[in-house]
Amino acid sequence: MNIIDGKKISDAKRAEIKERVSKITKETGKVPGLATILVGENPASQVYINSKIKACENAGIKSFHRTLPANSSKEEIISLIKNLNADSQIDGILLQLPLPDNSFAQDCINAISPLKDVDGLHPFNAGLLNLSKNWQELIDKNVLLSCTPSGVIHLLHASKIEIAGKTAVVIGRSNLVGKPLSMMLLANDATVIMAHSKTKNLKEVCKNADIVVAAIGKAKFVTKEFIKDGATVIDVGINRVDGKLYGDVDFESLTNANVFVTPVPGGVGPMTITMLLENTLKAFNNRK
Ligand SMILES: NC(=O)C1=CN([C@@H]2O[C@H](COP(=O)(O)OP(=O)(O)OC[C@H]3O[C@@H](n4cnc5c(N)ncnc54)[C@H](OP(=O)(O)O)[C@@H]3O)[C@@H](O)[C@H]2O)C=CC1
Ligand SMILES: Nc1nc(=O)c2c([nH]1)NC[C@@H]1CN(c3ccc(C(=O)N[C@@H](CCC(=O)O)C(=O)O)cc3)C=[N+]21
Repeated sequence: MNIIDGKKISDAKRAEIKERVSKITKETGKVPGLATILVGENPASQVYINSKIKACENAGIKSFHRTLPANSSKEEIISLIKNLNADSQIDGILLQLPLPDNSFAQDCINAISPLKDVDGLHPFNAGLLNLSKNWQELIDKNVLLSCTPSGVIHLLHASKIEIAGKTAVVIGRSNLVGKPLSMMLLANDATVIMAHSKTKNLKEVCKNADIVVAAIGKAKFVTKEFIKDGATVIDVGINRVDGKLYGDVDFESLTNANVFVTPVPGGVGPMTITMLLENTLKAFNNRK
């Protein structure tokens, strides 16, 4: 097993971002700003938000944290978002998901200015991803891309894993991870299969793939039997069982296999936060 060290790759990227922020601040006197919104008191969300705020501070990005009570209405959340849209100090807005009432999450996201949508979840940015012809175009146009999927692409590029012409199976089709990641792999010229809970013969489907991404939310779901010799396995899953963190991949089962694999923790998670910093810089530059 070859481990893809997400922490190391992420640290290198954060150092580069920090340099760019410092240069911007020196040249313009301005500091890129990220607003985070937490509705309610979900303990996992609080942990993620704190990591994001800390990463911002380390990179020289100013963070503005806003909290709302768990019973906030859609209108109250949107009203806060509109204030942040109008605040010139704020380049990016991140609404932590899931909301206590997640049924109006997309309506709230739609209220975020597409120029400040550092999660890449606004229909405008999701649309630009869908309309893209290739990856380079997305980079050249500074499109705000969903952080976890773009973090996965960064891990593959940094590890020199070939994507073009390869078969990639993405398990999971959420708007946050599976769907945008499938589009990004497609933009990188992979042959993409989007798998989900209704997929038949999932094991066999995965067994043919050069790249398997697990974004399901079920601890140790993907075992050695899903993976062909020489394949790359990307584990997006974050599952807390009895206080311990597990991915969607049964990491131990792959110990003696000829594969590349991302660990949990220390794989995709740190990259997600790094891409949020990257998007905040992109948003700053796009708004100039
Ligand atoms: N590392 C990171 O930075 C991040 C990690 N995560 C983690 O990634 C995981 C996925 O997150 P997210 O996409 O938001 O989750 P969702 O719950 O929104 O989506 C899960 C997807 O998995 C599919 N699925 C569920 N059960 C099966 C099954 N038995 N076989 C095949 N497919 C199945 C579902 O299919 P269907 O659509 O048919 O219901 C759905 O598309 C979670 O563990 C989450 O915590 C999420 C975001 C960031
Ligand atoms: N609007 C929105 N955007 C998100 O990007 C978003 C979200 N909502 N809701 C929840 C998911 C989850 N998520 C993670 C971020 C970092 C780690 C991370 O840093 N994980 C560490 C471990 C952290 C720990 O120990 O708990 C690691 O994998 O090494 C994990 C998961 C972002 N999400």
